[in-house]
Amino acid sequence: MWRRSSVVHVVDELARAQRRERWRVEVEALLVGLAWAVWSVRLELALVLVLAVMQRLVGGVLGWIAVVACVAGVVAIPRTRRFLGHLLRAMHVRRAWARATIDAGVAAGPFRCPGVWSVSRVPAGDVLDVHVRRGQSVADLDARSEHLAACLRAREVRVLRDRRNAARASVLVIRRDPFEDAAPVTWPSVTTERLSLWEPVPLGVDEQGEHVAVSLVERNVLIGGEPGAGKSAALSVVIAAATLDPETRVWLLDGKLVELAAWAPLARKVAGPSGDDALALLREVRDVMDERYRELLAKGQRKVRRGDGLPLHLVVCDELAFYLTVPERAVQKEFAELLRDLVARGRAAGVIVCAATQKPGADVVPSALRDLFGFRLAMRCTTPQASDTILGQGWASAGADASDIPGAQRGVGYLLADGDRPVRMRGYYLSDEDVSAIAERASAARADKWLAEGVSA
Ligand SMILES: Nc1ncnc2c1ncn2[C@@H]1O[C@H](COP(=O)(O)OP(=O)(O)OP(=O)(O)O)[C@@H](O)[C@H]1O
Repeated sequence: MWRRSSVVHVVDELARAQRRERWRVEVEALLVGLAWAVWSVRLELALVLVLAVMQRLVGGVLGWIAVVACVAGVVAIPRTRRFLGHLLRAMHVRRAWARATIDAGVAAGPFRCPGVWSVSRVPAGDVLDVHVRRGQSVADLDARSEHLAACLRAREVRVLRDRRNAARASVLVIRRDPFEDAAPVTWPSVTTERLSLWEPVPLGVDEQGEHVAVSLVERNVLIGGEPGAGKSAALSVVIAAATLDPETRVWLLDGKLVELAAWAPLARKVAGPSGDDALALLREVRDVMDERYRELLAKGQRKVRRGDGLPLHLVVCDELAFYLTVPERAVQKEFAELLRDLVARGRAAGVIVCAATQKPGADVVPSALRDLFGFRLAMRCTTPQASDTILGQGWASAGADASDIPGAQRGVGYLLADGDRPVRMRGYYLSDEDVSAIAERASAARADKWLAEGVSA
């Protein structure tokens, strides 16, 4: 039988042990916090230390003069000022990131935050090269991106996993919309004499200020968006690249008659707002494609290759909806079949289809047809469903929603290339004068080529 005094003694001992443990945990947390605070200002401390050592070495008033001269020198020289400014800003972003990952529940505490290996400034905000720690995943980061954005006081945080390393991600902290009130960006090849459609075609700039270029060979492009979103302007850039390649044959279907009129003299054939003309054009391209397959068979090739003398064919359709909603059902049906055939079979034969629609609905672009387009550009749409009709089911809810694009931002859209995450970009713009100048140069290049072939024949 235990006496009362011994029970009280055991209880006191237990309470003391608990207090000691609590103390230990609190002191440990305090020390870790202090170490972390010092570590997070290591650059600033190092700079102060260097200046302090300099003052001590030189000594006295002269030492202080040396410190002031050193600081003034760094500030006065633009290169060093920029360099130091970048380092200090990067440290500030790192600190904010570390705090945000703890507060958002991604990291369990200091020294457990996903590491930031580099910080670069881009027009939209900052890009962080992040490496997650053991036990963490990039998917966790992505799942907490809303919380991270709130902690960082940013508009949005986008996490893009490195394809080759599951522990690494590129994190875009969006602080401003780089396309807001931005002037049109001229196509970089506007003054180029000649291009090759085998090379990637620059389409626009993304939020990080990087050029977005697409390699059109063996790809098809689908563009959707509400009227005035910038579809014809985007098509113009693609046509400009094709016409500047004298080897490429261009076929135009212009449901609005005037949109592509400037390019008409360079086209192999043009169909205006007439279902029958459109069918005749598509039938001709299909015959070219079938003939091309026979040529490839004879050569023992499975697809066209650069340098084998087989020209590429670019078929551009501005306003799919026009041809797919003509009153004659038979024309609608045949148009849909021919287009589907070209999109499905044309790639290996060097036939590239580039189609735009202002009515991104399942009746115009059924998902079976949409999925055949390697590149899909959703410009401003009226609903998230319309955006998904172009990009694919689920992208709007995953953040790539073209109905979020402000109405004033013409030429902005989400580009989905080869199944990656859609990239928000702004298309290059060609003014009417640019289009006329390019068309003139392209005509001259084609005439030169034609003459050269005539002379050598
Ligand atoms: N990339 C761009 N940069 C700047 N402005 C642009 C851009 N694209 C389009 N715009 C502006 O938006 C206007 C409408 O563009 P565009 O005609 O290409 O739209 P659309 O989607 O083809 O319209 P619709 O379906 O009615 O033909 C252009 O006249 C131009 O002023």
